[in-house]
Amino acid sequence: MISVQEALHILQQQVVPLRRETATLEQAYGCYLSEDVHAPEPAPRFTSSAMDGFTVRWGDCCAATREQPVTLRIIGESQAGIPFSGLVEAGSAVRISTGAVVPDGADTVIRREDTRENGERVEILALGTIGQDVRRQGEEFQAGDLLLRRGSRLGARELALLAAFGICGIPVYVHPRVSLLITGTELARPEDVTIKPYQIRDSNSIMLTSAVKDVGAVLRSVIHVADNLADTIDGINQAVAADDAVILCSGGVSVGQHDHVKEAATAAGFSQLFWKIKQKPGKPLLACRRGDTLLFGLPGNPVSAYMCFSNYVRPVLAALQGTASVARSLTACSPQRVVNKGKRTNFIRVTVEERPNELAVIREMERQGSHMLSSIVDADGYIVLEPGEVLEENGLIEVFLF
Ligand SMILES: Nc1nc2c(c(=O)[nH]1)N[C@H]1C(S)=C(S)[C@@H](COP(=O)(O)OP(=O)(O)OC[C@H]3O[C@@H](n4cnc5c(N)ncnc54)[C@H](O)[C@@H]3O)O[C@H]1N2
Ligand code: MOO
Repeated sequence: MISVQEALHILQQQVVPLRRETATLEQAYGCYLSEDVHAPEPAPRFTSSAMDGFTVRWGDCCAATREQPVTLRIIGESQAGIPFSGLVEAGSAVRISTGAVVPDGADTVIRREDTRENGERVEILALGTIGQDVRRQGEEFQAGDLLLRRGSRLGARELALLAAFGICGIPVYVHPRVSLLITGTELARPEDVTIKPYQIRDSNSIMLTSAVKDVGAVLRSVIHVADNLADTIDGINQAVAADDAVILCSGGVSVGQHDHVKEAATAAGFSQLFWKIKQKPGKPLLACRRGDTLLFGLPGNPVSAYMCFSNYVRPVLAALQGTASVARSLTACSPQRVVNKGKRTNFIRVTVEERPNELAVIREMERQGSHMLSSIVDADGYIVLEPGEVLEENGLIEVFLF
């Protein structure tokens, strides 16, 4: 049995070439950038007004007050999408709307509220500084400036920035493809109303399907097999043939006579990276590699499967998309003393109460059984305690959030 650190180290050493592609704006949602992206043009694209009102030459009306307004001649309009083509000469003003081009000659915008219109003339009632309410070309970005770094996750805000620059062919890492192999003769589908008293419902399929999607990977197929060596080998071979980046097996990875995943992986040409980690839950986790495909044998117990996914598979799926991690951790305080009395590193599920301007508070879940889904559903994350380690009352510890 190896330690948690050794297992993580072995996985970090797995250099698998990252696949890249060019995505459209719609396809790129949730992807990670595979290159830095620079501004192809300045932003704003042109000098425009930030307000509805009039654009003027500051020198004409800098002395204007409500008591002694300055009157200017209205010579036209600059509308968003319909610019004014003339020149703003001394003594004149152009009506302007928010986002419209500031015409040549003008340098300042006066809000409509600070003017009084009178036919073809406008009285300027107040004026602040030169250049007020003008959005200058290139004030946010110059052509060539860095917009987004490689590894940035593309969500609503980032995609808006790319769209604003007309960047529609986006260099991204390909979402890794994953297939699931669910083993277990005792399993019934959740919707099966004829479930026998000695069967259990397959909850790992939907749990792992959803967890894979959460990380931004693509689930390609789910295969169900009974605890049978030939079918397990066949299931693994099907996933290999489809060139999936990761194969996740559920169950059949311990030492029972009906546990076939380890032998099946070897028969399908995989080499073992490790099997069995000194941890609770998830002791019998198996990791193998064949070419650029990684195979994980997750323990069948639902909590063990989920904890192994969170701690080992999720970082791998993140790394395959060019990002370090997709999980969040924080430092929290425990009002209770927590002890690991066992002989294995313990992933203790906890609730986390986050408080404004104070440290978060954790509480150990009472139920920690690896068959008890409530231990992950009602918890917010987990802490890691080594054998014999004590977290003292009011002690601080890092919590890994689900
Ligand atoms: N003699 C030993 N027995 C066991 C050991 C050991 O060291 N020596 N390790 C135990 C530990 S720890 C774990 S964890 C389990 C892992 O066993 P397997 O990976 O072989 O999983 P199964 O035996 O197939 O199933 C275990 C458990 O989980 C239920 N299960 C399986 N698949 C699903 C599913 N898709 N959805 C919901 N529940 C599932 C299954 O019915 C069993 O109850 O081994 C211990 N044994
Ligand atoms: O390690 Mo197993 O995951 O305790 O139940």
